[in-house]
Amino acid sequence: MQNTIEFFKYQGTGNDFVMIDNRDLQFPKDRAIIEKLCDRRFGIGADGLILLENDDATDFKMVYYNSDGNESTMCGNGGRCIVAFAYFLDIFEDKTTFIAIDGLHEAEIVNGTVKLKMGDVNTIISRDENFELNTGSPHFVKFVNEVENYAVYKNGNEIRNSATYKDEGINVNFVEPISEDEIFVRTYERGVEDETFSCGTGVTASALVFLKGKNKVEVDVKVLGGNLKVYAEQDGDSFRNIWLEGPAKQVFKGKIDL
Ligand SMILES: N[C@@H](CCC[C@H](N)C(=O)O)C(=O)O
Repeated sequence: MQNTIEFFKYQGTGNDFVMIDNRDLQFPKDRAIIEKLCDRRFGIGADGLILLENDDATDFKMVYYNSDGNESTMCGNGGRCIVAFAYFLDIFEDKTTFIAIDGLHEAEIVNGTVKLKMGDVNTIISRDENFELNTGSPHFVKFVNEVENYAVYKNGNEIRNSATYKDEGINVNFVEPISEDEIFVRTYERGVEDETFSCGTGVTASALVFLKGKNKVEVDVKVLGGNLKVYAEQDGDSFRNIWLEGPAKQVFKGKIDL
């Protein structure tokens, strides 16, 4: 029997997601189906797929899959998009809390932009002149010159598939400070296995490395798909009260046969 589902498409600074209201738990969590829905030629096309489900203790639960069809760790832009989706579904009015794979998140919608509280970060590992940290997903951060012209796919793919990271995978961020208050970040994403237009946990990781040791609590972040802002308080290598802010929009909705 053919199974037709309703879906919504969201994007947050060009990081795009198929969004499904799965409060009735009817969506088949099958790797091949999810990969096909995310395929840009044979499906809807997206960097990932997100299910909104019920949760006993918070407003909703976020379940995130990369475009390769595998369930993955936290997605910052996806988190901002599911907040916009929950608002669209009338699940909350101005502030919300939800549960994701990395724990509890708070969020609010301010003048149309979504502010998402990320988990605390207590460790930044230095690897030669590069950095590794987990902002809900694992990230490698490398500062480069002329990031606009940088070979992100080639170098990101090489680092992600190096012996250290091959099995678990890692997201690779190339970062250039463009002023005292702004960085430009380009990211090669694990599970998409390509550069995306924006990666929220990657932007957060890059911002924390940039802010480390500076007497600053916020940084503007330029990505290929637009602009984000990260706020954080620091104490040595520990960061808390971390917020990721930026646009999250519904692009279209439709029905598709699985
Ligand atoms: N696009 C994301 C990150 C999604 C998870 C990542 N691909 C992984 O598997 O770690 C974001 O906005 O944070």
